[in-house]
Amino acid sequence: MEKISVAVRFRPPNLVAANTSPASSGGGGDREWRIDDTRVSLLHRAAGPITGASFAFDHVFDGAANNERIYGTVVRELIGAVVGGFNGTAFAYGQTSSGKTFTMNGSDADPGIIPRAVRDVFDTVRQADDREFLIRVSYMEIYNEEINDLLTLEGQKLKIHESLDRGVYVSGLREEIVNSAEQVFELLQLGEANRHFGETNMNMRSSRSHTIFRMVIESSGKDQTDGGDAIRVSVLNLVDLAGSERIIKTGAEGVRLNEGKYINKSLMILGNVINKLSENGKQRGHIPYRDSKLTRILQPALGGNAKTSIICTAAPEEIHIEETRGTLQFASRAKCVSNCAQVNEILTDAALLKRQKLEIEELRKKLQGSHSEGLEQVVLKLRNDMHKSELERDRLAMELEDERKLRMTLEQHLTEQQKLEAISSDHFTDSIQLDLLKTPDSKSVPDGFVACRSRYSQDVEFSPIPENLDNIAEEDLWTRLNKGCVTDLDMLEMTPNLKRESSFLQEKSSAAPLEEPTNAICQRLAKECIYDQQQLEESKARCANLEKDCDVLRDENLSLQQELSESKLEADSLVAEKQAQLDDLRMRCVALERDLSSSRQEAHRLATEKQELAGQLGTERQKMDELKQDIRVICGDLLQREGQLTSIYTKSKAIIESCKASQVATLL
Ligand SMILES: Nc1ncnc2c1ncn2[C@@H]1O[C@H](COP(=O)(O)OP(=O)(O)OP(=O)(O)O)[C@@H](O)[C@H]1O
Repeated sequence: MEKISVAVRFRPPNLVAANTSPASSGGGGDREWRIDDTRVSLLHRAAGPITGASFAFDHVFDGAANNERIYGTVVRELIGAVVGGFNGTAFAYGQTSSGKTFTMNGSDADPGIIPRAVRDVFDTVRQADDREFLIRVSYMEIYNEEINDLLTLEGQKLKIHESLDRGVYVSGLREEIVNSAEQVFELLQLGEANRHFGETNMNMRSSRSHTIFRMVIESSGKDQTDGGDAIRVSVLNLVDLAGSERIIKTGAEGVRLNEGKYINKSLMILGNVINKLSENGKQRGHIPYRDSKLTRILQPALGGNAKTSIICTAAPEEIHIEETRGTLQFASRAKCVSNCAQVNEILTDAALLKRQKLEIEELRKKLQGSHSEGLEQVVLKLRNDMHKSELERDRLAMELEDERKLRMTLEQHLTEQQKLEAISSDHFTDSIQLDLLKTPDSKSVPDGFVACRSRYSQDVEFSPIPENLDNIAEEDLWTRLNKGCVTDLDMLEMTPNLKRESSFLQEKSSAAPLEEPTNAICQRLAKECIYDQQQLEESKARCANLEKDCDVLRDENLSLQQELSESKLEADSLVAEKQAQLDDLRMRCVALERDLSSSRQEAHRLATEKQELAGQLGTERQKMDELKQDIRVICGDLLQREGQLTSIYTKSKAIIESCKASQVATLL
């Protein structure tokens, strides 16, 4: 998308006042326009800038700017693009007598946009020596909402049509093929003579119609081998609009008044189209191109496939401030309009075939290369993620299982302790009863000890576990011990260090529980019981957390699996789609190749036929030459015979004459 380029040009002041009636003269008022490079603002001479009357554009020119500068800044680039295959339009818009025709046509001393553009087109074409060009021109006007051909007097009231391949076009419009700028200038002169001008109070030579000068530029590459057999067709429109006018100022009546009404109406529709196009896309709605012939013909230039430059002309005099403000508002809205220009190419069969082959190649590469690799990578990554989460799930499940076991052990332990508490509260003093305090393991082995108690006991002598056990036993075993499992000491005795410690501890602890008073045992057991309960709660909480983690992981796993199958489906459908495209292109390619080979065969057959005919022609020519020779010989014979006959006739005549004479003599 590309914004329309908008420039504003102020003509020098008081030009018209000097030429025409006093109605249009400015006079020294108290307001004036201040012109900078890209901004124009209305000032109160005494009070400074007037709010809401400042406008910014791509370019702003004051009365000192000549046509050369306007063309160089606003249009030259556009011409380059048009020769390169883009559509282009430049038009002048503004109130009557503000300098539109002067800007587009110019004068002998300072030619305007049209003659400069024509020269530039031919210069640029000459420089592009790798292409061949065909240029056609036409010149039309829209007068009182009717289209006239300015290059011929017959082409009046032409109609607008629309077709798929030509778009919007004026049927019956004369198009001249041209080879030089001079040829175009002659046609322009003819067109100017046919154009409608009229005198008003504002302008001695006021355009009473909108004129559209059009150049159609076709080009093709000279080197046809490198896919260059595409033909570019671009259209350049150079438009000089009629100016909006206030009847009170122009003093128009009769024919002029009628013309003025048509001019104002079509300019209003142009304004509506620009307004609509300048609105935000969603609110825009219907664009009323069809409301006037001007907007219909200029449709591609207004929000369509063209590069467009608008030169808004304005009068600097204070008397025209309202009209100038209107022009600047139109220009501001036009600045918001975007076009979408692209090179216009028509493909020949061979170019189409070549392009399609390239497209097939690209598609094939995409399929085999980056795209499928990318998809495979995504699938691989998803698989990896899934595998990781499965491992994590297994690990958590194992942890959960451990926790469950631990909880069960703790619960069992707690039950035992509660039982012990109950017994101690009944003040068991009997040493046999006291045996109940021991674990089944310790019971089976008299004077054995309960390793699990050691961690909770304040008394280090009760601990059967050495502090540096982690370097002689497994981590898992250490954990189990510390969490209060009843330890099988035979296991600990598997390592030499431990063996030594355990024998030491055995000595110590074998007597200790028996020496402890029952109350102390009860207190200690109560404490242990509380601690165990806490442990149990913590373990439950951990268990719940692990279960939650497990659920989350399961969900994650599920969603990953879903994602995986979705992306597989997507990849499959993409591959199928690309395959279908590829098949389609292949079929088209085959059909085109078939067409090409049959046209080649046809061309070959025609060439052979031509050769045969040429042979026959040669034989016929030879026969003809021989016949001519015969005729020449016969003619010579005939001439000879004619001479002989003539001499015989003369001789006979002489003989007859002499006979007649001798007869006469005889008779006498
Ligand atoms: N920049 C300029 N420099 C010198 N003369 C100018 C300039 N602009 C306009 N003029 C002169 O002002 C007069 C009116 O200009 P022109 O005919 O171009 O106006 P217009 O906008 O085409 O008017 P209309 O809409 O009535 O056809 C002409 O005599 C023209 O030569």
